[in-house]
Amino acid sequence: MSNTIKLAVHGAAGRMGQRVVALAAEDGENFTVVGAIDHAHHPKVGQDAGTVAGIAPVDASISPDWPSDVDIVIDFSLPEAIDGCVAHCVAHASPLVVATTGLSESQKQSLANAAQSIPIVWAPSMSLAVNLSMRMAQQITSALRDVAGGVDIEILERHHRFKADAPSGTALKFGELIGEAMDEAPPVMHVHGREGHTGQRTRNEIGYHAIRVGDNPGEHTIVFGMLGERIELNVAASNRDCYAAGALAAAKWLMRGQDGKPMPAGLYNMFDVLGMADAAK
Ligand SMILES: NC(=O)C1=CN([C@@H]2O[C@H](COP(=O)(O)OP(=O)(O)OC[C@H]3O[C@@H](n4cnc5c(N)ncnc54)[C@H](OP(=O)(O)O)[C@@H]3O)[C@@H](O)[C@H]2O)C=CC1
Ligand SMILES: O=C(O)C1=N[C@H](C(=O)O)C[C@H](O)C1
Repeated sequence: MSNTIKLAVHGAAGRMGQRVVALAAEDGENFTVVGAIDHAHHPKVGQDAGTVAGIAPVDASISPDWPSDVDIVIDFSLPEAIDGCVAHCVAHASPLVVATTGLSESQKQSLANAAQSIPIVWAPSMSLAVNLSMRMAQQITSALRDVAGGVDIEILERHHRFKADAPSGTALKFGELIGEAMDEAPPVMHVHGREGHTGQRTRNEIGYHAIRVGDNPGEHTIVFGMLGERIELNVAASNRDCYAAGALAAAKWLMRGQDGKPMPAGLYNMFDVLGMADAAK
């Protein structure tokens, strides 16, 4: 316990919060779960977070109250819950990992403001495979920029039926990065689904399609369609542990950096955590 990172999980009773609690407890060398925050009316309030996550008790109950002695916070909650979490972290100088998607523009600005005083990792996907695929998508886009006949890029995302936001934060990030690599004039248009008499597809659009099916923990397919052939870049989670493990890696990185020293205040992403910030685009 003495050398472990004291972790509070925000949204601890949710699908992702439970997996973060479970993986943190398994990795007892690095983490101790000291806080498991959820809203006051959650039916699991008062129950041990480990029990809720399907593992042995971790000696931290699901609670709306923040414990006093916390090293770092990992958030997997909802956009409506994030403001309170960020305010708490700023007030208590706690480093923060934000994984919640569907944030408004003003919430993104609040994160940037908060990052002036605390270190924050914020990313729509904590998965190694997804972040690597984002870099690959940028490279493919650049390589095909001048292909004869042009290339049409569409982003398909599939998630479980319970997901509250669409398209996924990850799909939007893929689109943002691909848009930068397209470097189009006129500027890239982001087209969400198609219906009716849409007319021919233009060269400077990126299409997004959100599929909601069963218990899919997250899958993204980037289609690069040319005249005569196509590339499909597919990245799919088998379960939620890729995201939970990524969030814990981000927390460890904020606390210990590359050289054992805590990271200074700033807004970081998973490319920073994974050492891919300068990867060729
Ligand atoms: N960046 C990444 O790698 C990933 C990001 N995500 C994102 O993480 C978020 C959570 O996903 P998921 O775990 O599936 O969702 P869940 O709905 O299962 O979990 C969210 C939890 O937060 C709780 N909550 C609601 N309001 C508050 C509040 N005011 N304070 C504290 N907790 C609150 C919810 O309670 P209740 O159920 O009662 O609403 C629930 O327990 C989503 O935005 C999702 O898109 C998901 C996976 C990976
Ligand atoms: O809600 C989810 O489940 C997921 N949300 C994230 C997103 O919106 O990109 C990441 C992952 O795909 C799972």
